[in-house]
Amino acid sequence: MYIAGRAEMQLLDQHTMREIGLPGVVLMENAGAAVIKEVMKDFPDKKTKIAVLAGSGNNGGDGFVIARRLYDFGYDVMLICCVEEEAIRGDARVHYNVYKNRRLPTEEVKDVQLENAEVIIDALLGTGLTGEVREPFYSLIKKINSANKYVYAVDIPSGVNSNNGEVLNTAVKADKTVTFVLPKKGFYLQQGPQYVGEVICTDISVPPHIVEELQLELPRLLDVKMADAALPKRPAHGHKGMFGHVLVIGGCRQYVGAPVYTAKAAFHTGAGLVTLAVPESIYPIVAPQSSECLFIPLQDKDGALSAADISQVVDFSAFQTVVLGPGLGRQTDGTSLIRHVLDELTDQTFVIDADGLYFAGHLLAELKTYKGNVIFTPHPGEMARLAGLSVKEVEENRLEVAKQFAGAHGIYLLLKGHRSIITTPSGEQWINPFGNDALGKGGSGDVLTGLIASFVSQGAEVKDALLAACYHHAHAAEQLGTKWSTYGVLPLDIIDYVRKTL
Ligand SMILES: NC(=O)C1=CN([C@@H]2O[C@H](COP(=O)(O)OP(=O)(O)OC[C@H]3O[C@@H](n4cnc5c(N)ncnc54)[C@H](OP(=O)(O)O)[C@@H]3O)[C@@H](O)[C@H]2O)[C@@H](O)CC1
Ligand SMILES: [K+]
Repeated sequence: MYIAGRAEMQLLDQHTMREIGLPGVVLMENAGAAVIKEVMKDFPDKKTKIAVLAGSGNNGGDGFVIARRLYDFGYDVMLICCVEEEAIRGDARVHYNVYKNRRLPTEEVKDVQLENAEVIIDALLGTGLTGEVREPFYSLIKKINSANKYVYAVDIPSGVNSNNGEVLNTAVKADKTVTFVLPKKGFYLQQGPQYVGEVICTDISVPPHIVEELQLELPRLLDVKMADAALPKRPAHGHKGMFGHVLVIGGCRQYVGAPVYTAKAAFHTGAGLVTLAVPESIYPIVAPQSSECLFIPLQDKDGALSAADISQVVDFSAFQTVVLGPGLGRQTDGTSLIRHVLDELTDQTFVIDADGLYFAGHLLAELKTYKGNVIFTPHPGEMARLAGLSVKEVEENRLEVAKQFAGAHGIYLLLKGHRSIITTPSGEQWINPFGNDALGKGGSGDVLTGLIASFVSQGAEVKDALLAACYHHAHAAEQLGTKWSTYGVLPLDIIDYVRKTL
């Protein structure tokens, strides 16, 4: 499913109204009906007291439809029209008039008593929000949030910017957001995820094919179906040679676990063979932890990899995927190391992670001309360094920064963080809506890199490997977080869950 911002939503709505001829008031009626369908499913008892707060724009228009329809179904409704009558215009005014013509009651803003309601419906501000939330909405949002009731947001929680998830001064904290046509980008960016609650995307008769017709280049939301389709298939007659050989280069005296997590994640999710190339001084520690792997102990300077002998000791033609970076540390001459590896590679997929990314920034031109696929997996700090931006600038423009960087340097980019973003060199993007704080722990990223390498080695296209890896990694965290708690899930638990549920 695509996700859209304000301008794209306007294009879709306008196209439906002007080119197809379906009036805006019909779309609004459908939008209201979609919300009440959800409310009636969740609260079938007609005695439920429901407060609907409506603003002056089309989001408020949806609110008038919702209040009227809920009355007709017999609910105990309180409509609070939060603006002067004269401020309500266009399609919203039509539905306001319909409501008034039915002689249905409204309450004054100054009399708002949300304590009496069991359910609150927020139809104050939608995709038309600009700038900081102004009065009277600011105070109303504070009241909604402190009322401690079940809250539905209509289309988007009021106060959340639909383009980038920014919350400038306040926003409604929704339990459920019933959104129209497409989920909004802001649900998955910046503060947005903290406000939207469960997202239900509904049809209001805007035909979905308009996205293609208007050639809108929208990011997509990663879903289970996509992840299933992306997982490499395994022929029953397959042997280890068919499932690829992953090489993991990394580790140092300080980080002995990271390369092990990557290697185990790759091997335990289907790679035919995994080789670990680590500094020889940590080899005796690493080997017993990962006896399922093959090993190449590499020359070592003070516990960190030395670049000098890698071309002599490693036969790179044996590998389908080369991962460089987990646990590498910064004591090594990483730039020379990457250069030596690049000299040896022909068209293998090259995954650069963790401190590998610290050094890769010096070699972007060389990496761009490399024949095989290159994958970068930065967290926001690493992305900021690579792109020459601050972390704040990256976080405020995650989609744009990722697209620009991946396109400019011809790489596949997985920008990690809460709601990670996958970007191809040609600019296709997916947001992963799954995952939780169980992944906020050292080693999680190393596991994810191992999954990516595993799926590439088993024959998946790079973008599919990224989709499948991100989904399974995040899904495991959600499932284990529910089964145990998000406090105690370890990287090895994630590997174990994924390996049993692929
Ligand atoms: N036909 C369609 O297109 C359909 C659209 N649909 C619905 O319409 C929604 C988009 O509607 P929209 O474009 O009218 O904007 P909306 O979100 O109601 O806000 C505009 C109002 O808010 C005000 N305002 C703005 N910023 C503010 C602030 N910071 N603080 C305070 N006030 C602020 C602004 O005031 P102004 O700036 O003009 O003074 C204006 O009055 C969309 O989310 C969906 O729910 C559905 O019905 C399906 C069909
Ligand atoms: K809203």
